[in-house]
Amino acid sequence: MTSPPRLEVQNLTRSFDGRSVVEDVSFSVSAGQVACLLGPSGCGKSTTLRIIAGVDIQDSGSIFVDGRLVCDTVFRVPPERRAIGLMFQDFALFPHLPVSENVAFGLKGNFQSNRGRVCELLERVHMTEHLDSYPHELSGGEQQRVALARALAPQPRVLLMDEPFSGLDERLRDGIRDETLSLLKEEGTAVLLVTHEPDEAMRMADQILLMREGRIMQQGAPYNLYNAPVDRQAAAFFSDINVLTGRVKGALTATPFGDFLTPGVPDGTEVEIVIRPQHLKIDFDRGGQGPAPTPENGSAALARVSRARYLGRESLIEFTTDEGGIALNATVPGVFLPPAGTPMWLMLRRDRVFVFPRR
Ligand SMILES: Nc1ncnc2c1ncn2[C@@H]1O[C@H](COP(=O)(O)OP(=O)(O)OP(=O)(O)O)[C@@H](O)[C@H]1O
Repeated sequence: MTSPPRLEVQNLTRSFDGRSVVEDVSFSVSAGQVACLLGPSGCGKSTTLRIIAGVDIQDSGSIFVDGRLVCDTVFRVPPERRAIGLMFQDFALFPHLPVSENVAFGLKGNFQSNRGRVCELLERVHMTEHLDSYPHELSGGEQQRVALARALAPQPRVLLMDEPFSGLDERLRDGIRDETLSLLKEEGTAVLLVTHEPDEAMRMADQILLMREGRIMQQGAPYNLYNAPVDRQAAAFFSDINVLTGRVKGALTATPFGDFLTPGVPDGTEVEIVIRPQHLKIDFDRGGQGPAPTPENGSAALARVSRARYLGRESLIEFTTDEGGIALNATVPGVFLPPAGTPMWLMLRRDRVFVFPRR
């Protein structure tokens, strides 16, 4: 028999003053899995988290931990008995307690009886030498580690993390994210992490829950969200995008880059053809002659450089096509800074193009 998910959320809804903030949200998180609730500010991520934690109450819907109901509209297990741990962006360490007692805080029994678990966790977050320090004596990164150890100490079945890295210096963040992820995986906790940063979700998540205006628009592995977005906005959430528009005729949409297949879309429908800047192919102009069309890249269109900028790891080149005056951005690794006005041929990698009916 397969075991139930560690956390299961079914059809959660919540309104404030008649305004729907969480709408029919359902998902599950398994043991050892990190799920990231990702979305723009105000889309309802923290409200969802607070309901699961038990500090806010849903209007409808149910929450299960290990297959056991912890909360619906008539039944409610109090927050402290849900086996759910919490970690917030301000870390909320107790300023009057040393590191060791902060970590021991949520454990049953006295400090001596918990010493083993506290020391083990502090060793794993590389904070053993700060056992007797107070929070104000620690850096932001060190406080984050203590907060993580404290949240994991009681071995919660589920750990909820609300923007846990946002208070940290950007240079430290990647390292701390990676360390945190390793520890979470070792502990095997089911983690629900709230973030508005797509890079963070891509880096941390086994499963991304992309939220917009209270709803989960798409859920799946980071690869799927990046490479098979459900709509233009989902595509745009993960990177800059280029958008071409066209109208369907006979299941095809004609563009300066050749025809795009739009099967099942009725004639006359306006569609958006979306491609990320790194998926344009650029070729030099050889006396007005462009590369031959290929099945992989379609037809080439002649364009002029409007502007080129060096961004560090890559260069961003802005183009305008001769036919149709379409503005397109391309990125290429390293330094590539053609002067404004340079004619070049552009192609769109067909396997990286998304076509959506325009809304
Ligand atoms: N107690 C409350 N009373 C009234 N409105 C609320 C309350 N809590 C949240 N809201 C509103 O609900 C919406 C969603 O808030 P929520 O904090 O869940 O968003 P979020 O996606 O976590 O955003 P952020 O990333 O900025 O924290 C917001 O418009 C917010 O103002």
